[in-house]
Parts: sequence; C-alpha cells; structure tokens
Amino acid sequence: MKNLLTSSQMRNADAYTIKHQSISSINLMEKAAKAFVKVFKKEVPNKEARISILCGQGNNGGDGLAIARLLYGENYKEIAVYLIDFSENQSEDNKKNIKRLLKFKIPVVIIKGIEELKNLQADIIVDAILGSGLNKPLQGNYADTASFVNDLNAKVIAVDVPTGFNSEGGIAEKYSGIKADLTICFQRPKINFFFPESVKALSRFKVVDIGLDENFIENQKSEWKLTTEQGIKKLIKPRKNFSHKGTYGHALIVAGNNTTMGAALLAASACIHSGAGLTTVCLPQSGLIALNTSLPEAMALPRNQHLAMEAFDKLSAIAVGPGLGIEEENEEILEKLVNLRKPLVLDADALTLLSQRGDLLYELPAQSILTPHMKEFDRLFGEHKNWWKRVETARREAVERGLIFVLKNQYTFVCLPDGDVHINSTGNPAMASGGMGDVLTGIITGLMAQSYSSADAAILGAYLHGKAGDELAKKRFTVSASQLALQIPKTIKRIIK
Ligand SMILES: NC(=O)C1=CN([C@@H]2O[C@H](COP(=O)(O)OP(=O)(O)OC[C@H]3O[C@@H](n4cnc5c(N)ncnc54)[C@H](OP(=O)(O)O)[C@@H]3O)[C@@H](O)[C@H]2O)[C@@H](O)CC1
Ligand SMILES: Nc1ncnc2c1ncn2[C@@H]1O[C@H](COP(=O)(O)OP(=O)(O)O)[C@@H](O)[C@H]1O
Repeated sequence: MKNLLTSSQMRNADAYTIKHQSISSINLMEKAAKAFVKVFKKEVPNKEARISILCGQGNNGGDGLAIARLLYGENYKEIAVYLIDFSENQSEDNKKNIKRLLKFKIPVVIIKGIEELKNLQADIIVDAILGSGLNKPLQGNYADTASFVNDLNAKVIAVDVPTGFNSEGGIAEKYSGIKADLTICFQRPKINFFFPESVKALSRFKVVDIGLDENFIENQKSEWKLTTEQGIKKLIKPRKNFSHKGTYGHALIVAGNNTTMGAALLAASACIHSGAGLTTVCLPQSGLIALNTSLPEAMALPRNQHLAMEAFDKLSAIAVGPGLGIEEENEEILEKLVNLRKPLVLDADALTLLSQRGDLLYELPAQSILTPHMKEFDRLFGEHKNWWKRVETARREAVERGLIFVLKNQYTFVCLPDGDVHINSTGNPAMASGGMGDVLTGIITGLMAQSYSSADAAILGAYLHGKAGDELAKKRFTVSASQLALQIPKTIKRIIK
C-alpha cells in the first residue's frame, strides 16, 4: 500500500530528498520535467503540434520552463512559452530556468494581462501556471486565464496538478480553475484526484516517479493509503497442503426475495469463487430451485421467522442484505443477526433497514463491514454536500464504533477503525451494472470465512472485485456481475503467480 501525502507533506519530501540525496532543487526540477516529457512524447507523438506552455512564477512554472526546453530538444517544432506574470514573487528555480530557456530559439511572450493571450493558437496547452503551491481560490487574472484556456479548442496537459485545483480537502462546488484532459503528476497522485468531484478539473491522470525519497514518504503519518497490487499480493493466503473444505470456513448469506432472488445467487456465487469452503444461502422457499439449479455447490437454508440462530454460532462469516427486502420479518432477522454479536457484512436492504433502526445501527458488532453506495450511506448518516464530507463521516463512524465502511464508487474508500482510509483504484465503467455490489458482498464474505480479518477482507475484496472487472473489460465493452464472480479465481491466481 502506498502512503498518499498532502501538499505540505510532499514539500517536506522534496526538501528531504534535496538534503539527503545530494541533489539540488534545480536538478530535482529537471528530473520532474524529464519524467513529464517521457509521458508527453507518448501522448503527443506529432512533432508538428502547436504547443503553448503557460508558466507561472513558482516552481510549477519552473517545471514548465524546463519542459519547454526539453521538448525543443525532442524536436517539437512549434513551441511557444507564455510567462504568466501576474505576481511580484518568482521562485529561484523559476529564474534559473528562464535563463536556461533564453539560450534557445523558443518564442517567449510575457503576459501581464489576459487580453495579451488573445492571439494564442494551440493544439496542446501545457498548464504550468500554478501547482501544489495553490493557497487560495483563483481570482482576477488567474481565473480569467483559466476560463480562457478552458474555452480553447485544445488538449490541455497539466503539470503535477491543474491550475486552481486543491490537492486535498473538499473540492469547491464552483471550480474556477483549468480543466485538464490529462494531468501528469509527480511521485504520488493527489488525494483529491480520487473524489468524484475531481471530474470538474481532470479527465485522467498519470503518475511519474521523480526520485523523491520513498522511505521518507512511507514513514510520514497519513491516513490516506492507495491500495497497490504488491500490497494485495502480500495479503493473499495460499491454499494449504492437506487442506479440506473445513479449512476455508463456512459462510452464510442471508439474501434474496421473490423479485430479487438474483442478488442472493450473485453474492453466493462470488462467495464460492473467492474460496469459501462452504457456502449456505438463507433465502425464501421460492428461491430454492433457482439456487440448486444455478449453484449446486451452495447449500440452502429456507428463510422464515423461526430461523434457529443457535446454529449460526458456528459460522465463520455472515452477510445480510442483497435483495433481502425490507419487510418486517426481515427486520426481525436482521435484529437476531446483530444480537449474535459476531461481525457481519451488511449491504443493500440491510443498510436500508438500519437507516430506519438507528438503535440497531449503533449496536452493530465491532469489525462489522458496511458496504454502502452513496445513497445508502446518506440514508444512514444524512445528506452530504460533497464526497470529502461523506468520507469524513465514514472515517469518524468507523473510528468511534469500530466498524468498517466500504464506501463504493469508481474509487472505493475503505474506512477502518484505526482511522486509515484505503483508496481502491481498480474497477472501471464497464462494471456499472446491477448486481455488482452483490458480488462485492459475496467476495468480502468469502474472504472473511477464510479467516481474513475484516479490514483485510474489505481491502482485498474491493481490490479483487475491481481487478477482475478490469481484466474482463480488456476484451469486453461491458462486464456482467455473473461474469465477474467467475473471474475471481483467475484474478487471484494471476496476482499470486
Ligand atoms: N520543490 C521542488 O523541488 C519541486 C517542485 N515541483 C513543482 O513545484 C510545484 C509547487 O511549486 P510552488 O511551491 O512554488 O508553488 P506553485 O504552485 O508554483 O505556486 C507558486 C505561488 O503561486 C501563488 N499562488 C498560490 N495560489 C494562488 C492563487 N490562487 N492565485 C494567485 N497566486 C497564487 C503563491 O504565492 P503567494 O500568493 O503566496 O505569494 C505560490 O507560492 C509543484 O506542483 C511541482 O510542479 C517539481 O519541480 C518537483 C520538485
Ligand atoms: N465506473 C465504475 N468504476 C469502478 N467500479 C464501479 C463502477 N461502477 C460500478 N462499480 C462498482 O460496482 C459496485 C456497484 O455496487 P452497487 O451500486 O451496490 O450495485 P448493486 O446494488 O447493483 O449490486 C461497486 O462496488 C462499485 O465500486
């Protein structure tokens, strides 16, 4: 897993690297510019493209100036540099890079006011006006420049972060900065890139290594962790010699209703395919034929009010919710499950029932995992103005109540009782179809049955779910939930190879 740092922590990482790796700040800037250019060349192979590089007066602008010189060296023919000269302050490395640039035959235009940009014509804009040094919302000339750039019919590639975009903290409802098609950012993605509101400022990002001290970065205190495949590989437990079905636990999935039986089947399939030794599905009588026909590996427990909960004590993992229905009898079952005092996996209708039963919500056994999407989460804890606030609530509730929240989205946030937020970056829009969440619940339950801790099951489950979807999406326009469940064993096998 990788630590994600705030801008000020990243500045400390810059300073630490400069001090301890005997590299000057100007050379670090050169390294950053080279790393940018390497990606840029692949993105813009056309050497005739008209490239306008807009440089501010800080270090972000310094990067832009170095990038202009390096692109010139790479034989890009139509480069123009615009010095966005709206402020009194200029960084030392910015000054040095202007001196270096002026030795080359690259047109440089000094911009004192927005009207001086009027003649700019470009296919590509490199945005190096303001980077992670942003300390207030854009106003005046800066905001006007951003809106001018956004109105151009050009592809915008931002250096490190689009001008005007906060690297962390809530994203302003009205964004006044530059909208970049691509952001090439240094060493680590910005925390805010993973929040859905970032679409106002960037379509996609690529992270390049610029040689900052990794030990220093990983030793910083940060609650934000990015799940990596290397980290996931370490979590996966191998199947043991002489093992048998009893070794891998017994999972129970309480799910399904007359019109939503598929949810139970999907969750059960995912549970079986993620490796649970035994899977029992507690579903209405009307679902038995479907279960026995489609999943002969699963066992069935017909659901009624007289369920004998004593037998549940021996189970290694229990999930409740997919397609369950919110009738009174299901509320009663949920209450009985909560009273077992064993960690549960709670999804879908179980979450809706909890939103009507605040008393039960606050009685959930510690280490239980809740897997809400945005609406389910807000039903539980009230409307949130933005995702930053939503994740803050999830984090607070996780810490206060010892619970785990898997807050689902394109990037899923896994909030743990120790206050850490693990961001999952696998998954893709081909997966945006009904039943996907049921499959995630099945995977997490299957992992818990195999005695993964709740935290590991949530982090690993979210990763495998998205990764299986990514693998399938390489050859498919859309990925269905049933296909995804079947892909899980292949994904795990490939990861541990
Ligand atoms: N350090 C290193 O070695 C490396 C750093 N790298 C690069 O440095 C970038 C960070 O550079 P940076 O810290 O100089 O800040 P930058 O974003 O250029 O801003 C400059 C100044 O702008 C001002 N300002 C802020 N907000 C404003 C606003 N809304 N409207 C108007 N003005 C505003 C503010 O000045 P102030 O207003 O405080 O006087 C601020 O100080 C980073 O993103 C990466 O590209 C890489 O080269 C790798 C090595
Ligand atoms: N565009 C996307 N990118 C990544 N993951 C996605 C995307 N769309 C959906 N998913 C994943 O699919 C799941 C959908 O869950 P949910 O909304 O509960 O579905 P359902 O209720 O139909 O089962 C989540 O885990 C989510 O992360």
